[in-house]
Amino acid sequence: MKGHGLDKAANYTILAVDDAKDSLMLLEFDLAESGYRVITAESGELALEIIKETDVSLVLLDIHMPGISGIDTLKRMQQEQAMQNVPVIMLSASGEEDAIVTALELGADDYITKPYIPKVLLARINNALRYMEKTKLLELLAKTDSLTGLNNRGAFQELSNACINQAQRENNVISFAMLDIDFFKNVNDKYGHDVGDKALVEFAAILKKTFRCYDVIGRVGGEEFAVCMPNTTIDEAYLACERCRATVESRIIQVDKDDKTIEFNITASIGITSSVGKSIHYDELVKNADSALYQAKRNGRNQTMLDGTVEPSDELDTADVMIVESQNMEKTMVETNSYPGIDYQIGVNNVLGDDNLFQEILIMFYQDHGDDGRKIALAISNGSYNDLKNLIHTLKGVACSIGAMTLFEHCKALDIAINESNSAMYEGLFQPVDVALSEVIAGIKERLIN
Ligand SMILES: Nc1nc2c(ncn2[C@@H]2O[C@H](COP(=O)(O)OP(=O)(O)OP(=O)(O)O)[C@@H](O)[C@H]2O)c(=O)[nH]1
Repeated sequence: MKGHGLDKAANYTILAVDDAKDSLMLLEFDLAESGYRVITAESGELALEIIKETDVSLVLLDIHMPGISGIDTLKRMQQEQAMQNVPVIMLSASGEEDAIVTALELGADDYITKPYIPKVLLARINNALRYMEKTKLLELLAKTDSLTGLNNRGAFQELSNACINQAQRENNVISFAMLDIDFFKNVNDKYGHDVGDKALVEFAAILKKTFRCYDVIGRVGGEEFAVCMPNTTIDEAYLACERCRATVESRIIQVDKDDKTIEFNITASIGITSSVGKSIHYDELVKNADSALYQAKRNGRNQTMLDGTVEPSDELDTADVMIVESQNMEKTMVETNSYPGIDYQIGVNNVLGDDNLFQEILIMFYQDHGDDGRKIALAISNGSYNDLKNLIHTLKGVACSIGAMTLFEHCKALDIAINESNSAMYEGLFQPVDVALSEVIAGIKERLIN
């Protein structure tokens, strides 16, 4: 088996299905002699039970059997989650050409005519297993962030969605955290991108150690990570995140470069949200955790903040817990101080409730960013990647700090596309940014400038 990309034969379990006992014994003998673990079944019905209970690596399936035929067994196997990626090789007596074609069209991987030649049978089994290993590896690579080994953005969303659905079905609590390394650009600028990469790897390792094995961890952006924590209350999530943050802060990262050892440390800001027993979507959890994260950044970084829509229990030392004021809190101030596209409460909370200061900031926003729509459009049409990146990144940060959350979300989507160099998306993602920005600018103009 060596040199063929396959593990030891003993690591593979082959299920041989044939109603003829003598054929089955012969198969069992030939396969076991080559080192495979073998399970036999004398009917399709039995085979279908076995695959539900046992990890099978490959199935050898006779076409012509009384009871459920090989073809029907194949169809039913393909509906089983456990059979995804498990190759099925049909065993057929000569003269069953139509059945062979049907089986291949239905997704069987290969067929072998009986009486078979043992050497050929083994070669085809090895081929099918090798192909399966490659497929599994490719699937893993497609879901993994190559730098850190964590789930990439797509896989993280997929796994989180499964947790969210289960939490809803079982009426369980689920918590969700967004984590972002502080001033990471400085690390790259000061020590180089390769050193920055090492810091990302170290950060990912801390995440893997801090959170439980059934928490879902992902790298969802350049220096942005997320953790989905099933069956975890907001208190527990807060404590886990704080543990993680403290570990990050105290870890001295050492990197050997150009004959010397560079030593530095990083910090991270974290936003957490939670949901229990209600219908909630992945996007909503991300949005809530993200706005808590941006508040943590605004508040000075290197801290964990809770989203204002959740409440910690009395047992948690709330003196130490920073909570973003609820976005759902009393709206009286919003009514008297409403600015289109701006959640006044969020914005004013960012300046500790100082209305006058907040209005001054809105005027500055109007002056500094009123023309951003035109500048961004120009940067897109000119392909000025750096200008575009800077404009959107800054606008995203400022939008969050003044409570322009819709504008913030649209900027974030475009920011992600820019970081992924997904230029085909720029135009489409810019449109909602432009609309949201125009609304905010027009509102400020109407209330404070005219
Ligand atoms: N080394 C390295 N850097 C990356 C990677 N992905 C993104 N970055 C860098 O991460 C930095 C993110 O910087 P910003 O988004 O400006 O944020 P920041 O400097 O962390 O500041 P705050 O988030 O506001 O605290 C940029 O310099 C990116 O180039 C990566 O895979 N490797």
